[in-house]
Amino acid sequence: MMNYEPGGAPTEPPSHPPPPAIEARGLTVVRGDRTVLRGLGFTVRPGSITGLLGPSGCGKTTLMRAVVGTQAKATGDLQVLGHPAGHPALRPRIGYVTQAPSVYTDLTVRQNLDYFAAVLHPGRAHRDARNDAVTRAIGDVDLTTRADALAGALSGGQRSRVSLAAALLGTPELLVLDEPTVGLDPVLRRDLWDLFHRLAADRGTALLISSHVMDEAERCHRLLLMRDGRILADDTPEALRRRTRTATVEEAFLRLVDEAAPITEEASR
Ligand SMILES: Nc1ncnc2c1ncn2[C@@H]1O[C@H](COP(=O)(O)OP(=O)(O)OP(=O)(O)O)[C@@H](O)[C@H]1O
Repeated sequence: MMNYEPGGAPTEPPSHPPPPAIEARGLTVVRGDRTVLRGLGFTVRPGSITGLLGPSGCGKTTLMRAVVGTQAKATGDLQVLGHPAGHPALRPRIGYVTQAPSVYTDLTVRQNLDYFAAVLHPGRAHRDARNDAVTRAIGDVDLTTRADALAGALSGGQRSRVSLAAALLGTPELLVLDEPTVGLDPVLRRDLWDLFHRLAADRGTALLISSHVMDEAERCHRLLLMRDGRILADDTPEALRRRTRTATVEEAFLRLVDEAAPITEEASR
């Protein structure tokens, strides 16, 4: 079958369309004596922003850890950029930013990023490319004027942005961000969401972003609403609001929670 551009010449579909950024089928994770993720199935497309929302403890971080390959006791099928999650080939292709910023407080912003860039692309031959990547990443997160400040002298929100810049260094195809906007003021939150949209649109990056902030959900292309280790809904914000006849994603989420059968402590083991 051929694709037709409106008013243009027919174009052949690419012979090898890119695989989904993430494809989960029956993903189950046990932590301690608890089943924390319960047979999840979902797909994340390249160039899209997927919001992962749900109450504290519902399994968002566990799901992200499974995607980046750091979660033990994950069963089912979890493919990432065409490889099983955790495959060594995925390391340079995924950026992961945890809730706790991982930066060296006794180095400047630029020194931190120089260090991470050297780990990613060691050797003198890559020095110019490394410098360019560091300068670009610092600009991406709007820290150019603080590039020579010690990371220990930055605010919490600025330190989180250094972590994000480190994740952007390798131009990852998949960015997994655990609550990246916590502690940021509204202007910075808006600027970061603009950056996320630019990364998706211009670089084709897939982003999986967890958040507690429901108004951020409206900025995502798709939403995974989670509760008690299950996916309550996997849809666009607009479709969710329409389906639940609500005005906001927050109301849609509360309606879906009310409709869902409660999971007893006994059944959760
Ligand atoms: N190291 C651990 N050992 C056993 N259980 C754990 C461990 N870490 C987390 N859990 C449990 O796994 C469940 C999911 O935790 P997870 O951190 O994935 O939730 P979350 O949705 O990311 O929460 P938050 O929004 O508060 O970060 C919780 O019930 C938690 O108690």
